[in-house]
Amino acid sequence: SNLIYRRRIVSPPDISSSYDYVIAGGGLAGLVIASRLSEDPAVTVLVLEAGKSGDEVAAGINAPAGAYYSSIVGTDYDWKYTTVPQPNLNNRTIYWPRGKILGGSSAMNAMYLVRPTVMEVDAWKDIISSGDGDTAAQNWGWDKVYENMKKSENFVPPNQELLTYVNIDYEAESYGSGGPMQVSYPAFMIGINANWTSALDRAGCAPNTNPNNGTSLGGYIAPSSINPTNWTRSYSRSAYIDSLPPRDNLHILPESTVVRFLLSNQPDSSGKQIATGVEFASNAESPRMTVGVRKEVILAGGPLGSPKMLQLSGVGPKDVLEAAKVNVSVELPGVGQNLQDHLTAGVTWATPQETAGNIHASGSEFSQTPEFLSFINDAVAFVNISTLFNGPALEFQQQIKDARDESSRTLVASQYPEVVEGYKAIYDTIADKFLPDVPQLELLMSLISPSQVSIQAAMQHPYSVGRTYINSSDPFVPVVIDPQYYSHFADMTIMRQGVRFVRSVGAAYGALFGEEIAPGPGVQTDEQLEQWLRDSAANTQYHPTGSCAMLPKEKGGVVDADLLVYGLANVRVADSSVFPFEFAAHLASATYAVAEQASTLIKQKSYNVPEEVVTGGSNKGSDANRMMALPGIVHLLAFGLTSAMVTAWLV
Ligand SMILES: Cc1cc2nc3c(=O)[nH]c(=O)nc-3n(C[C@H](O)[C@H](O)[C@H](O)COP(=O)(O)OP(=O)(O)OC[C@H]3O[C@@H](n4cnc5c(N)ncnc54)[C@H](O)[C@@H]3O)c2cc1C
Repeated sequence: SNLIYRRRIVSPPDISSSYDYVIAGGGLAGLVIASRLSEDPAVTVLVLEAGKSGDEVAAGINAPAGAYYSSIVGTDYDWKYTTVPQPNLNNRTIYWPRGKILGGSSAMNAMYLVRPTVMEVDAWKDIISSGDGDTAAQNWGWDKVYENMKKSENFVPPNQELLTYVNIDYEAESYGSGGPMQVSYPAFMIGINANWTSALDRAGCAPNTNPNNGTSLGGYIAPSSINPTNWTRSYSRSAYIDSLPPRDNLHILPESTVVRFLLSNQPDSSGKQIATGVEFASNAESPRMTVGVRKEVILAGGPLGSPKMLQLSGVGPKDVLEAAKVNVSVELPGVGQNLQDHLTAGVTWATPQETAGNIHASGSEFSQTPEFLSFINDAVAFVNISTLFNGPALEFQQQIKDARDESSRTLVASQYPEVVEGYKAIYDTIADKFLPDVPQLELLMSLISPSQVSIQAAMQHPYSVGRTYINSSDPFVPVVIDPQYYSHFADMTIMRQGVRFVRSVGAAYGALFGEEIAPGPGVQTDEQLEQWLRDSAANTQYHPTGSCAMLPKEKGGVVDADLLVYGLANVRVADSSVFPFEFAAHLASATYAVAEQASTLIKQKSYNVPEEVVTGGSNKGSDANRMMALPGIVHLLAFGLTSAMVTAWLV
């Protein structure tokens, strides 16, 4: 049987008038933090999530093929964002799916579980560190981030059958054990996967036999966030919330969009503003409600949601706030700036081999089994610059360095001096440290279409940086997203070389691959490849970050090394928006680490809002302080799964 037995506890109809912690956004990071903070029964935690709970589609999300054949991309559980037209993509707008559901984008992602490298994470520590004695910065160096990534995991090695079919290299010590998120491999792979590392090797990219330990260079079969006891997606909700018995001190409220946090009239003794409550609403028409905050507000709305909530609260770049008619409470130019993303494009071949797409399309009995449906495109490779350029590319590196000052003047959309300084600091990091030594490109093979195989080339360290901002004070108006793709020449050059390398991997596959379908043999010169990328091929790899960057304030930072927003006493951002720069990795693993570390920091030391200023906490009698009693329409849910979830699945 593949039944999941779910025990749902419905809590009292009204939420409390105030909580110790209010978490804005119940996505990947938000639910991790909710779970960790509520381990202490003495603290109260409220999660406000804009999306629906997802119970209605839990079967789809949890279906083994949730990554592809029953994805929630494009459904009501997707924010369905689009960028503004991108001039360097022939004015195309790019679709940005994001999870609008408990679990956030971890409920819709492709489940690859890959880590950044030691050098990248240590550079993160270095860019926020004020010097040797800066202990807060140490939490963002490799050792600590690695520890936190592992803390979130329970690794289960691939089964023997799979191992003999496909060559999978791994070292179990490079993963965590006993953590909430299940990390493993699907039950089923395709023969073409078995030739992946050898084809790459022939093309000049050696296998990586111990991936995810801080050295991602090379080809390998990546693990996934999959639960091998039942072949379901392991995401922040199933891992961190459903696995718990219900907790009285944890309230999770779906269909509740955070509008803004409320600030006290008086700053505290250190001159910082204090968040005293959070305003939210079910939808654009419904009344606004407020809830008091006794300790802290934790923003976990992701790289679009968190800067939006800050800006709507009056914390952000002055020009943006004024244009949107939001009163400026704290001028913080970096909020929403520094937006970076990975761009990707795929070469497609016909193949005489059976792909997962053929099996799925056949409708056969096997195609319906959890084992088949657990198939995930796990073949990846991380490639460095010398593989892409047949040498160290010193000339290319020099061109990039020479373009730094001009790029900082012409490519940074918002010319606040701090934001420009941050751009330069990141630019130097990726041009000097990352270009020679850190992978520049990710390859991903896809086998989900019938009789076709495609390999993506995804650029990992963009010099093109954009921004996201509100253009209305209405929280239900979508944010503006402008990643400024390909505004810097280096991004295009790296992708163009990446496509060429992908072709050499295709050639190394030999007869297993048939003729090239896209872009097709007619597209060969630099100009032809670039036009193809611009006009149709380049697309997001779904890894936006940087919009609430952890950087020094004078470099356009939004949060400090404790994840506290500059100028605010008790508001943190803890999600994938805080990475100062992109990693050569998908972002989920590192985001779990941010959320785990945030939880530790908050448990160690958090702010106490003076009783008299908590919204609704004291009876001052004013309307602003009156807590709205919530009508019965709101679901207040705590989730729990019995151990039957595990035992009901027999594989
Ligand atoms: C299609 C897709 C495929 C991906 N594939 C992979 C992959 O294979 N491997 C990998 O590692 N990473 C992948 N990623 C990236 C990864 O899933 C995200 O980086 C990660 O989920 C980010 O976590 P987060 O907590 O920052 O944001 P999210 O998980 O997106 O959570 C943010 C939450 O906040 C909520 N929210 C936003 N605004 C508000 C508001 N005002 N009020 C209340 N709630 C709000 C949202 O609804 C959402 O639930 C993928 C992403 C996408 C979209």
